[in-house]
Amino acid sequence: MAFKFGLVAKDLGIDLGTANSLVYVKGRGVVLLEPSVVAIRKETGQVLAVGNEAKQMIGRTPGNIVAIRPMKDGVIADFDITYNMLKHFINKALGDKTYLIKPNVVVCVPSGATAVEERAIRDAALAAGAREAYLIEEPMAAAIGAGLPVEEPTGNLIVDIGGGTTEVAVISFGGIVTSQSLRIAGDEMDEAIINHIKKTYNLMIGERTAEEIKINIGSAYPQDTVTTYEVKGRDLITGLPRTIEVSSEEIYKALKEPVSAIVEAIKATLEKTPPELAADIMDRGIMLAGGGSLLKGLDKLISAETHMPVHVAEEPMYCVAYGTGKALENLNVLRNVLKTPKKSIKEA
Ligand SMILES: Nc1ncnc2c1ncn2[C@@H]1O[C@H](COP(=O)(O)OP(=O)(O)OP(=O)(O)O)[C@@H](O)[C@H]1O
Repeated sequence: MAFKFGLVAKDLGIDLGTANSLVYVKGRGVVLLEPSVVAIRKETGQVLAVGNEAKQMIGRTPGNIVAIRPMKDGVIADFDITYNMLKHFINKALGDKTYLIKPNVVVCVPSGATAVEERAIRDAALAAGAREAYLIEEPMAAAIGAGLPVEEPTGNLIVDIGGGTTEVAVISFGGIVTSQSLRIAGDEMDEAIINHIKKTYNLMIGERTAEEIKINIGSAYPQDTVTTYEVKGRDLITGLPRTIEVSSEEIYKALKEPVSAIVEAIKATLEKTPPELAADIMDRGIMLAGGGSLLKGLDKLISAETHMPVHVAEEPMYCVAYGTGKALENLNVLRNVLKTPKKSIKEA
């Protein structure tokens, strides 16, 4: 018989992302990486699937079932669905047991989140079973996860490019000195590809296809060799399925707008950086994290535009989760990098 009860639950670090959620279990590392998607029955609101299973349903569901991404632009767009998703991930990470002592949870929030958005995330974590929910700003978690010495009095520039948000932050001495949170990241790149294909070929493609094109042949810097990719979609005039071939060159051009917005945000942050810290960054370079930093040639472009060395973190999609994990493992040491938990909506 399965052992259904436990005494003390292991503490958790959660990267609740727009595109993906990751859960870090204290002492074990990242145990879960699943898309932040929930499938629900429209009429009743009943949750049918969460994560991988729900992502398979995007664009393929009958009218009465909708696949929702409850985190939009990095913040909670739908509280109840986010709560359900968090609960599912927490239970899955802890092995579906009931615990007498619940886990402490560190959840990341975008640096641009409002107090209301922060409370919503904290409340969702508490409602989903956390004993205490600590918040950590996403760029701080990404910097810790990428191995930057955030506690030292030296300038570090981290750029975390996720699905919904790009976070650019200068960190020194355990605090964020200046930062910018841009609601342009991987999703906007996918959208730019959808629009390009619609305009050029009168062909409608879905989000998943656009993401596949981006990952396979997308780039932020002109590539030496041109590659092509076969794309299936729906012809907007005949309404029938049609296959076309797109080239890496045209996708590079289609991605220029969102990519430029990210580069401009980095430049604007550098302009606001105090000179001593800017000099440190000049020496150490800019660190890129988040799945969006895997776009081919992005590091090269940022380096060319800022005249600074640029490094991509080792496992960019895991950085925030590793950072929340390290904060958990060293709660006492890293307490000053955590945000003071604000009162929940119910307590306020
Ligand atoms: N090889 C790749 N090339 C380009 N983009 C990629 C690649 N791999 C993943 N991505 C993109 O990275 C994004 C997801 O990154 P990540 O998981 O870090 O985001 P998130 O944490 O869920 O989002 P956010 O930080 O906005 O909440 C998606 O837009 C995905 O398409």
